[in-house]
Amino acid sequence: MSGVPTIKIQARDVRMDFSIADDRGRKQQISALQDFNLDIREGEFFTILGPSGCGKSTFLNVLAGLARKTGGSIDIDGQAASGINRHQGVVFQGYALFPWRNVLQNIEMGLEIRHVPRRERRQTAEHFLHLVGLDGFGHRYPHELSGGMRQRVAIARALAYSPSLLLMDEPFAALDAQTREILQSELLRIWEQHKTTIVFITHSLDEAIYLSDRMAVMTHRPGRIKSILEVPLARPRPAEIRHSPAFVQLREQAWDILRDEVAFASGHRQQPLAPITPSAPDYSLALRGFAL
Ligand SMILES: Nc1ncnc2c1ncn2[C@@H]1O[C@H](COP(=O)(O)OP(=O)(O)OP(=O)(O)O)[C@@H](O)[C@H]1O
Repeated sequence: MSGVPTIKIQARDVRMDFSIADDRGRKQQISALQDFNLDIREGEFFTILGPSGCGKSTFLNVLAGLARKTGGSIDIDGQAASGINRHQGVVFQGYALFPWRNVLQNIEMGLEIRHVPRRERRQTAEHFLHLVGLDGFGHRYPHELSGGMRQRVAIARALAYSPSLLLMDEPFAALDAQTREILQSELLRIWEQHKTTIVFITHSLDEAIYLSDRMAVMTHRPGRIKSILEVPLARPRPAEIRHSPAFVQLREQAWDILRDEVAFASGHRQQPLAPITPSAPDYSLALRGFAL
């Protein structure tokens, strides 16, 4: 066979409208996604960037089967996606661990639902506990863990039942910078072993570049794909790659595509935007919450 990549996810003309009530209680339609077209390849690490409120989570929720789209089609592995798919794992920003279950029991959740026998469940959970660097913490409860540890558990839980597709919605957003970098490296290390297809949402250009094979930039709402950038950085990627000229150039390129969308979404369009200067990543005014 030639080197043509297999398409894992194909989204065509996806539309998502929401009905909301305005200040006076009158019904209004808002369009979150329109003309949304995207192909994601089997085994790739694919990141979606876009201004706040442009529809990133909406797309991920539709993909996860957690929300029903208004129009268009989404195929996963060549089949129309409908409802919650047992072959995919989802990791959200807020960890979503069960507080009454210890770490191992949390990781075993998906396997229990699949009726995997107890012994095998425990072995798999311990394997992933080890992979995310939490040996010895299996009998702790979520409230006894730091935010970074809880997020590791959430990742282990999602990976434990070998999803062929992992959907991650800003999974590291709530973490401090160091923990975030460590978990990014660990996620890459695990992904390089398992080669699950990952669709990852982030507000951080650096995170997107460091992790991805390709990254998509969305327009402001109603969101659609504005541009897709290849990230041709060699793997495995050491942490210092973030300072390489190729990395910095990619960041500038992505920011050039993103900045108008962020400015529009933030209502800052008429104001001058801060220039790209990698040594002084202080675009907070124009970015409104965008982390670089
Ligand atoms: N259940 C819902 N009901 C009504 N409106 C919704 C619903 N979910 C999302 N929206 C609206 O759809 C738009 C897209 O929201 P979404 O959460 O997908 O954006 P996002 O790009 O993920 O934003 P952020 O980066 O801030 O997380 C927003 O205007 C949001 O208010």
